[in-house]
Amino acid sequence: MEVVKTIAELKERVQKAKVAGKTIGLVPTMGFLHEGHLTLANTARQENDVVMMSIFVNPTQFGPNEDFKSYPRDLERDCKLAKSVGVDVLFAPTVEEMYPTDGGIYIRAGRQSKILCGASRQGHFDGVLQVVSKLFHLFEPDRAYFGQKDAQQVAIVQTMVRDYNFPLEIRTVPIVREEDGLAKSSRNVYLTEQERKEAPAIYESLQIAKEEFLANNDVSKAIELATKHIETKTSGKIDYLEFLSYPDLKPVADETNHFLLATAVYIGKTRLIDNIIFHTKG
Ligand SMILES: Nc1ncnc2c1ncn2[C@@H]1O[C@H](COP(=O)(O)OP(=O)(O)OP(=O)(O)O)[C@@H](O)[C@H]1O
Ligand SMILES: CC(C)(CO)[C@@H](O)C(=O)[O-]
Ligand code: BAL
Repeated sequence: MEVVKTIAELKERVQKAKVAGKTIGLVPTMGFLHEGHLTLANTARQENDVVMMSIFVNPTQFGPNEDFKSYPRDLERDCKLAKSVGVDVLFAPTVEEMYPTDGGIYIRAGRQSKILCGASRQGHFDGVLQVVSKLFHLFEPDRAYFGQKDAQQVAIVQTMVRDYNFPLEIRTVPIVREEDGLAKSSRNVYLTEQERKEAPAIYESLQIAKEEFLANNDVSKAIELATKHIETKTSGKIDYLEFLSYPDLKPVADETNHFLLATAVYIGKTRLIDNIIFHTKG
């Protein structure tokens, strides 16, 4: 595996792959790799000739009071893990390499970015689209891999790719969980022992809501039961807990048959997200 830190070095690797007629699978990450990321890389490995991963904690998607500075980082460990799953090229740029100037030109995410995580993380998805579009230009991938854990991110990136004709395919991978159901996340390291014990209640609450909804088709009741579960089982604070249509992220209507049930919960100071996506009739 080659580790490159500059755009010039990366472009060389990309050109080499293109000239050889090889397909490129891109796995964008913020590092501190876990099994979720490795599943993305494994899937990319199966579907492409060359697998490239980016590790970049992107400052433009963090709000002023968020955890950009404290976000966990361990490039040495990440390199070993990425190598172990067959990543060919790892791109780990500095902030200055990615954003040498503030050109004053930004991408603005649309309607899908105003709700769920976008409501409490103002400007977050603008920053995500800024870096993702840049990564797409740099890597020229045939396929790019995203986790369904960030379901809203997937929906918004898919909209950008479609509306702005990026010549690549977005591939998604289901949520990888701990044995007790907690979705794997780099931010799980922030949890205290007690908070870690409480955190599986997040996924349990989503399952309760899904079952209630499938049994009685009653969104309010489903949300009520899930909320109660989180409130009794954790000391956490719910940021949102919502049913929407997926991937368009609109309120559930009679004709909706593809659902996103998504939540963000503060367990102590740590904001964790999780979701379930499911189909009904049709
Ligand atoms: N548990 C998981 N299962 C599947 N994909 C995941 C999982 N966790 C993260 N991903 C995906 O990995 C990619 C990189 O995510 P990121 O580096 O932000 O990791 P993370 O663990 O989600 O971190 P965070 O603590 O910011 O939530 C994203 O496409 C994300 O959806
Ligand atoms: C896609 C991404 C790597 C962009 O910084 C990030 O939002 C993430 O890790 O999901
Ligand atoms: N996986 C989403 C990246 C973030 O929380 O900023």
